[in-house]
Amino acid sequence: MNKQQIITALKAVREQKPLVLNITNYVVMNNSANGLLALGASPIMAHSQDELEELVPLVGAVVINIGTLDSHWIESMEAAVTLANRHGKPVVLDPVGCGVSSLRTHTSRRLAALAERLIIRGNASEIIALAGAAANSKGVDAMDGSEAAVSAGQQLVQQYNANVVISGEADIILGENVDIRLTNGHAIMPFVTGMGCTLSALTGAFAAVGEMSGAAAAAVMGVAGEQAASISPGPGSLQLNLLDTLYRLDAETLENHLSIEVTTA
Ligand SMILES: Nc1ncnc2c1ncn2[C@@H]1O[C@H](COP(=O)(O)OP(=O)(O)O)[C@@H](O)[C@H]1O
Ligand SMILES: Cc1ncsc1CCOP(=O)(O)O
Ligand SMILES: [Mg+2]
Repeated sequence: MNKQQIITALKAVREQKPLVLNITNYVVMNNSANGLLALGASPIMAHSQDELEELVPLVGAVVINIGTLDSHWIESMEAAVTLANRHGKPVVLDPVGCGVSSLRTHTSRRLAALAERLIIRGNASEIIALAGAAANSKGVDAMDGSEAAVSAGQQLVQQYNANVVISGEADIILGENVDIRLTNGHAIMPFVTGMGCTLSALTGAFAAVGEMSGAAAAAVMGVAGEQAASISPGPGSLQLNLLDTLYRLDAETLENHLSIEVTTA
């Protein structure tokens, strides 16, 4: 995936406006839905098992975010992934807080094992914990740097036949034959809740148009986040400005600002 392919993928999202089903957490439902709309996609947030059988065939991708798990929701998440598999839909898994409780760790692993077309997007500590190594998380926040999660990420690529996006100061995208490093974004982004969850939701929009590496969403979020940060004195305005910069992001801005390094194996 290079700069031009990322620009083409963004154009495809805006043209196709894919419907993205999100089973996500109470904290970020609004951020994620607005992020998808600003990008040019259509969000639907739903978690009742009673409608998943009708919804999954209609959507381009399913995003599963375990941020505010409980047993009732786990059943819906498993049902959604099973339906996604049946209908050939991609799944994005955001293992929020993986490693912090056994509920989160075991559920993330079960969902990852179940999904057939999978992208895992987590911060470094979540990726390390998902792979079974010792992580330094603080609740849902990472205390590890992205590079420290690379070998865990590579393990997950093999174990779950998935692409893995490790977000943070650098976003590292790992796949079977690809290793991409993106260094956009801004250090103020972690001061707004739901930035990572929004990235996972956007990853669903790109997956729906066939971009299964995870790189395009990270690129768009990184450049839009950087642009938003440059006009935001603090987290409150950043949250709002991000929606505007996502909405206004164009090919020229990506061309001029995206910092991407691709290594193919
Ligand atoms: N120190 C940083 N510098 C630049 N961008 C960052 C930094 N930390 C996070 N980001 C960006 O914020 C977004 C969310 O990533 P992250 O904070 O790792 O996720 P999460 O909210 O799940 O912990 C990503 O686009 C990432 O690139
Ligand atoms: C604070 C919090 N608690 C449970 S889910 C959640 C939101 C996490 O969002 P993100 O990982 O995108 O910052
Ligand atoms: Mg997160």
